[in-house]
Amino acid sequence: ELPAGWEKRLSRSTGVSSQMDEIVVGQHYYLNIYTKESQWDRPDKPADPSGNGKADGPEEVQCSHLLVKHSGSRRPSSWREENITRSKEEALEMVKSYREQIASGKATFAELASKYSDCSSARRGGDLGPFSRGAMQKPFEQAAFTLKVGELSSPVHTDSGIHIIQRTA
Ligand SMILES: N=C(N)NCCC[C@H](NC(=O)[C@@H]1CCC/C1=C/[C@H](COP(=O)(O)O)NC=O)C(N)=O
Repeated sequence: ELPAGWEKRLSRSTGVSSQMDEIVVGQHYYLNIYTKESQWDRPDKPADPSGNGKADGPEEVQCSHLLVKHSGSRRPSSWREENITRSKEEALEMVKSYREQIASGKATFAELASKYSDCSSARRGGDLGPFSRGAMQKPFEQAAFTLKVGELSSPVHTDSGIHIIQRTA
């Protein structure tokens, strides 16, 4: 008999959840029915209804980004440039240079994003406002929800192009 608040589940898919490393198909795991957090070990005490909440990181983050598009971008056009033809390699070099200028304090994130970002958020210094999981493309979301407040990401590739992300809240 399981302690109160737990359910025994059979893992059907592979993938990685934030509480468990690689999920192996056909393995039993235990689900906290209140917090939906999962674990491999059989629980020996009733499930904590509050849960630590930190298992999946924050519910919502706020980020600014500097996007450099390239010929392979899903929409190779922006307020800066009608028809963007630069190569992905060239875009990566530019993103690295911007990141270095920001990290070394030669320029602020907002200065460079407002001048060089191929996203309309350039007019707000790159600010995207607060967003929760499910709003942005997965690679961008994964990076954004892993950053600490104030931290600068390494170059992140999405279908939009190549981004530098700064978490602001
Ligand atoms: N919720 C907020 N604030 N806006 C909706 C964002 C929709 C979301 N957008 C993105 O994921 C790209 C990558 C990160 C930021 C972003 C901005 C894109 C980049 O430019 P594009 O490739 O579209 O031309 N411009 C606007 O959407 C998506 N699911 O497509």
